[in-house]
Amino acid sequence: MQQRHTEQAVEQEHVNAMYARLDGEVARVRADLDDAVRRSSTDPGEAYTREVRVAMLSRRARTLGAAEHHLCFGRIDGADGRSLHIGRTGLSDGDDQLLVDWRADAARPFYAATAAHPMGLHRRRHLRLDGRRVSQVSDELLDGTEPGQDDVVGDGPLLEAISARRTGRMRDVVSTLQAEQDAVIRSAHRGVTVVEGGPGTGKTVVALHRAAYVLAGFDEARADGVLVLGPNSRFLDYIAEVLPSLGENDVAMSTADHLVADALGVAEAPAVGHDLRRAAGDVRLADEMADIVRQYQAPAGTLTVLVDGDPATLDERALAEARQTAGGAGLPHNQARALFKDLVVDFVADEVQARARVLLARLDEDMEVLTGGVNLDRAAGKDLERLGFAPDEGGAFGHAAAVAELDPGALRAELADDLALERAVEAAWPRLDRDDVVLDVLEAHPELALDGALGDAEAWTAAHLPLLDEAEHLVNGPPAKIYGHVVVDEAQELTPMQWRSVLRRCPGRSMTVVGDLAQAGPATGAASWADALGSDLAKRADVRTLTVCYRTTAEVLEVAAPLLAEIAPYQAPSRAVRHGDEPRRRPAGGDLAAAVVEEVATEAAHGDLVAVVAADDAAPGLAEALDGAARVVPVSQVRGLEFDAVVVADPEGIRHARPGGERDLYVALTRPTRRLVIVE
Ligand SMILES: Nc1ncnc2c1ncn2[C@@H]1O[C@H](COP(=O)(O)OP(=O)(O)OP(=O)(O)O)[C@@H](O)[C@H]1O
Repeated sequence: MQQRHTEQAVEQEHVNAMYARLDGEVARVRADLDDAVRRSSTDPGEAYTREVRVAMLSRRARTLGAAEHHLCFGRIDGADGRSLHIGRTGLSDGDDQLLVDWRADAARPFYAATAAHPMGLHRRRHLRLDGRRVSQVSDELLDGTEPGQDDVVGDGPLLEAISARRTGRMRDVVSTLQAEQDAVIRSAHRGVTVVEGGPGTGKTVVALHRAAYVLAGFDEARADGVLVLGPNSRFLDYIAEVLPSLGENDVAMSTADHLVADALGVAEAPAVGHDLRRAAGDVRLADEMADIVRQYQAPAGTLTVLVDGDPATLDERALAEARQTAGGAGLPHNQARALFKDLVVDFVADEVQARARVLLARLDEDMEVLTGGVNLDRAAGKDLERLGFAPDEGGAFGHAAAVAELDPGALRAELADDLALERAVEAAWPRLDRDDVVLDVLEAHPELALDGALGDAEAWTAAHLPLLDEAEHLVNGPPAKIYGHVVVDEAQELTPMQWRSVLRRCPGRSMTVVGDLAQAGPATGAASWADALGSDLAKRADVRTLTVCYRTTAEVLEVAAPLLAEIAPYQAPSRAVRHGDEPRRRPAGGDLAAAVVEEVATEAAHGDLVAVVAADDAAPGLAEALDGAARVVPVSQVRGLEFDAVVVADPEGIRHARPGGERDLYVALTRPTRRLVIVE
């Protein structure tokens, strides 16, 4: 005990020095920020520099603000006697490194060292702070040495963290990240990293800490920003505090639906059933849509423009050539149309000039006949030269000079504004609206239309968003807002068409994709990452598997194991690090609601965060019966969430409510951190 207190006092001194430095840093950054904000300039260069400086200082101020809470959480002591403190931000005092940012390379052994691979460490120490006070110190010795006088052997900060009561909001776990998680978080891989693993293995934890790591370490992520995608708003609420607590406030968070709806300005796209989602998520639609758009691009035939009453016609070959040039330039439809129109204008202008040449030659001949063989050009050569016309190679002015008077630039400009020409171009290569393209798709696929959706852009549903996005890309080009790194959580939930929307916004393909195919809902049914991401990307992806379950107890995992064997026989069950109460099963006895109310009352008496998980259509009735005594989560919304105690209402009902119901049930059973009750 005495030893513990001495160590605590030693650490308190270190921590005091860190906070003093932090306070100093906060004051300095604030002053610099005030100063930068005050310094306005009319010079655009200076104004830009100021803006960059303000953004940089604001970011630093936020990082420092977030670091206040639990500033330092660890220390590593090397076998060589040197030690480093690890925390939420780096702090130094002159040459003295008071604190190392958890993301720095030097901090890696804190997470990765094990007794088998101590990475040169003698000791790993965890510190717990209560405000600015060191309230606990616990040590692990890694080099096999016997605990010495200065060692306080740890009492398992990880176990403590994962056994703690849940609040309904996820917290960062930067102080207890485990080696297999840390390896993914700090991976230098710049392409797609896929992280798979069973329920509760920390995929979300890894995804969010990776976002923070990438922001600090990857230039492209800092420049273009990081986007985190989750399956629904409930989930985004649940994880909302993690990145800010790591000092990262600038990460965009969205769902795949909102991402597209916001980008396209589609106000409210109502949710729909999985059937429509799945049908509209079929990747073959992408090719069909490209074909639909191509059919609007100068189909075979000829194109005639009336110029001053005379037709100028692009014959089949000329039209095919224009179509190929415009369509082959890799431009979106509406931009390619502009190129197509330029080509038509060129063609017609050449035609007009050729006609003028013929006309003038004929005029010359007529004049020679009329003037008895006198060539007027030659006769008036001196005058013409004085007027600025140059003679041609033969010394004559002839029609070249006259045709030159038809200024080609002006002629083209005139043709470009010509209504008849515009009409002919519009008929051959009409300007397209993304809605038009989707309406064409729906015409070919009546199963994709909702009642009243056809012809009514107001009636687009969430399922149609990826189609609208695809159409927008085909007709107007790539999205304006892209990201340097995209993190996709519950990635098994995205349909192939949704993946296309996501990839479009991450042209650098720097992504962290986390999910569990065994938990896939009925809208996607992806059986492999190649199904989801496309085989090219999946082939190049760095796939990691997390194996340890930090959420549920071994007893709960055991209840879910037969379902896992049924759904994903190829997947090894995760290993739980904790034991707990045996899950309870009880019959509903004819009144499901009454039985659930009773079980919730029993569970709530433990002071736990309790949730009831039920089939979607049973949830509202149960919520009414419970009258606020516990939250009721429809099973389609429960992916990624967790609660201390979970009452699963009517597992058979969940199993049969929708296709793939056994996966829903598997998700429901793996939500509790402590206790599971099944009301059958
Ligand atoms: N290293 C860790 N230290 C402390 N807690 C952890 C750690 N790893 C995971 N946890 C906790 O375990 C729980 C499950 O983690 P998480 O939600 O990331 O799992 P998941 O794999 O995403 O689960 P699911 O597949 O169900 O979405 C969370 O409460 C998380 O905080």
